[in-house]
Amino acid sequence: MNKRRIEIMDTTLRDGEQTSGVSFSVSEKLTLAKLLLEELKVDRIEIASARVSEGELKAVQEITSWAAEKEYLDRVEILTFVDGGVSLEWMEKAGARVQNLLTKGSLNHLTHQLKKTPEEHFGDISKILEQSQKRGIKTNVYLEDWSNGMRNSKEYVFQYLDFLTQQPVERILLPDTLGVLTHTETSGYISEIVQRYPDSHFDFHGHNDYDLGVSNVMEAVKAGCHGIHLTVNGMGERAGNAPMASVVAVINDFLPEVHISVNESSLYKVSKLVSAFTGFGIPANKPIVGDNVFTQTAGIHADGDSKKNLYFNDLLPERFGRKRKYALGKTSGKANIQKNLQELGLTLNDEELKKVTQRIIELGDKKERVTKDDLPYIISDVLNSGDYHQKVFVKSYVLTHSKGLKPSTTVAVEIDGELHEANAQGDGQYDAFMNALRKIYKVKKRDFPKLTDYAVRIPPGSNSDALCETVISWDNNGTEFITRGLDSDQTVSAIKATEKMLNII
Ligand SMILES: CC(C)C(=O)C(=O)O
Repeated sequence: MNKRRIEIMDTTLRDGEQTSGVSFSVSEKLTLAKLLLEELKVDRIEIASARVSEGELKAVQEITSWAAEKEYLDRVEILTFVDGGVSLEWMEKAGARVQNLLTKGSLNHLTHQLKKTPEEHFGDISKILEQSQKRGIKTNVYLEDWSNGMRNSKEYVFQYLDFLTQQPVERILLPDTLGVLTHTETSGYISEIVQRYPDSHFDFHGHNDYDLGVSNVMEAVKAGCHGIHLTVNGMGERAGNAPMASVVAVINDFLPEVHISVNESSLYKVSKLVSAFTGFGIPANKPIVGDNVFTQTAGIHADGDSKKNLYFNDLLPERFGRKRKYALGKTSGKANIQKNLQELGLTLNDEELKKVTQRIIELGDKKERVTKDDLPYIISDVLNSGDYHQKVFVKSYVLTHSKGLKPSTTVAVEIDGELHEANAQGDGQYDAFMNALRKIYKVKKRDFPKLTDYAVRIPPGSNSDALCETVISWDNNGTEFITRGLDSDQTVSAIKATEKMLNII
């Protein structure tokens, strides 16, 4: 089949940065620009608004000088304004070559915000387009509030499009600025426009205020638009933009006539990195990239998966560089436990499995979270069988914290029966503890995993307000795992989680 190609424009670095409380540093913007274009393989990126700040100028300069070397400059876009050419000067200073010019797509915005007539607005735009051409800057044009324009001032929108489609413009960008469209409206408006102007290129830019971002993008694509705007993790103003990962999966699975260049297997990695840079957490149930979305919790699902993959759908985790997991908790049952035991290479007889299941149910009732890596401890505790031999013990430690001096630690650790001691300083008590451990592992020439995430919480409703849970994510030469520690002291709970890690590697 000859597939229709749709351009993907990622605007995480511009509209995504308009998420309240989010700001990327220069080096974060450069890292993400490289990842988006070269690894995720989106077609274009919108990286900044003109005139925002000195920091923004620096970020754009770094990205454009890298993009120039790679011959990607035509794929790097800047939001500019109808401001008599000030944005254009900024763009030139920043080394950028493609502007996305923000103009008015509804009579309401034009009349009440710019207080201009359509003719005056078109006149201002013509002047900008003329200047852009002289400076060698390519132009795409946004029709801000276009969706409300189509609802309430269609005549204006078509008057504007009649003018714009005759101008030196590469693409016309149609935003549902306030995220108000339904999928039927999106479909109707886009098909009307692409039929009326068959020689022009139209992008759809969807927002998610009614949680319809993904379905509206899908309808826009079906109706014939040529490009779509997305952000990683659906970041953006208010409820955000249409999220990259979900839209890519929807297009690949439900629109076989469409081709996009995005590399599915990088979606999760990029999502994690954006979350780390922004501190904007990914909801655990967010499709494709959320922590829980490939985890089966109900025992009946794990049982069905073992029989004939009965609970699989086309969203196989491996497509996105992820793995299916089987949760352990009060609803998980024996089948889930068996799946986790298999992964750990452990076997239990029926009686043992029953006892371990019972303990996991009890822990679930107390709202305690149990992970695969907790299983050996639970087994050893419940069965007291000696099957599980703890090989590393944190025997003793001194943690100091004093005003004006760096925190320091002395640690004694027993590894395979041998006692090792080290001391170290750090930025905090736990950091000092980890530095001391690293010294021991270096002397022993043993691998020491990288800590990739550290989260502390008070387990809710556990009747243990004094308890603190630390959940640490580790990466051991590409193998990722999580350990937990529970204690009334936060540092001690982290040390307990770390001792578990030492027994897993
Ligand atoms: C700034 C504009 C282009 C925008 O993001 C929107 O209208 O949604």
